[in-house]
Amino acid sequence: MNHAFEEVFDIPKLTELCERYTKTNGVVTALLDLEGNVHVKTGWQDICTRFHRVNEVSAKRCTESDTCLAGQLAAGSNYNVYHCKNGLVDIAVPIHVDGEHVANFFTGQFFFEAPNEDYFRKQGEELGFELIPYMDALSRVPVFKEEDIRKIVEFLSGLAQVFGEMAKAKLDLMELREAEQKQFEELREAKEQMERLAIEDPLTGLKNRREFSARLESEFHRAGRYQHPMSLVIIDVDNFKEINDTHGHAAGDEVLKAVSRLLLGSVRQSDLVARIGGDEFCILCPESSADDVEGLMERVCREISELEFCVHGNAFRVTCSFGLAGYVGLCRNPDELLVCADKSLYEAKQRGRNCVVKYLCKESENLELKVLMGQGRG
Ligand SMILES: Nc1nc2c(ncn2[C@@H]2O[C@H](COP(=O)(O)OP(=O)(O)OP(=O)(O)O)[C@@H](O)[C@H]2O)c(=O)[nH]1
Repeated sequence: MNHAFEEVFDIPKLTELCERYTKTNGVVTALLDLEGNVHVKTGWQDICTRFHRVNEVSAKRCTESDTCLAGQLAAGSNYNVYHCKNGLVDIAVPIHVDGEHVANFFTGQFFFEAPNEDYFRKQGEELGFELIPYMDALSRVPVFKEEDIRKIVEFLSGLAQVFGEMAKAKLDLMELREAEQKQFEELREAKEQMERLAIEDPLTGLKNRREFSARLESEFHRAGRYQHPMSLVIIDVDNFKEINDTHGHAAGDEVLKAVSRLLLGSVRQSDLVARIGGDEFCILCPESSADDVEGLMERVCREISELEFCVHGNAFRVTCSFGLAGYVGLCRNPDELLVCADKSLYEAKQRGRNCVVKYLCKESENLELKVLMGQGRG
């Protein structure tokens, strides 16, 4: 069994059932797993609980008897009648769950005929028991006729079968629930992945163009409504085609991931970094004017140029061009702001790449471009 014994067997319910059985005929019961742990125990005789199972020597014999009794069941017997090493009779029947022998159901602690008192007196002396209470406990041990025991065994075998079937039903239910839970988890994970894929770029883990457009739209309107500043940066890897062609597509991917990490690690949590095209990224900075972010972008531009890549022993570096546009309320819609940032980016490329160009939307007709970091050739 792959489950804990108590999970599969309803111990409180079985105990209640066995207690009722013991009350009707005085027959004791015990349910033991194959490691010898007692899970149900009803009506046990004092001679066992107060004497034999307490004294070290006789307790050892009890364990040996339990093991021997169980051992024969493990070998395939339907039941086993055993004269225990402390002089009483025990009976055990196996419990199978789905064909697997998992436990034993015991009764016993009785005699088939009146006990030999001299034998028990001598045993009591040897073990150091107080003789009067020991012999008194012996006198309470029931004596059953073999014919009665046969009926008891039949009943117990039936009961053991019912226990096994109950456990199997519980096991099936648990397995069904586990399968359901697993399916539920898989569905939840698939749904989360779908939701992630809908808004994330799978290569870099950055937000994708769709998510970026939605956020730009809402931030644009918020900035307009409250007259707050907002900036947009478009970043494009310089000569990326050449990187792919020279070092391979996988190396190109590594460049994109490294640039993504650097961008993400450089901005505020409230900013949005997205991959909006093959080698094109966007950063949306709410509550920040272009003046606020230009210094940061210059630093990022430099840090990207300082990254070192190595493919098959060939080291190389990359640079990016940055087009920055600050929204001060003159753009009429998010697309106009994007166009402004794009124009800055174009200018950055024109000026030889690896630089940041800021676009100021002073008047929509009166454009002002400022080259912030001109390492380029233009
Ligand atoms: N490795 C890799 N390459 C990509 C991916 N998506 C697009 N590309 C490549 O990115 C390259 C982009 O190159 P271009 O748009 O021509 O521009 P560029 O070479 O960067 O030149 P400039 O922008 O002018 O500096 C193309 O060769 C695309 O095939 C991707 O996910 N992984």
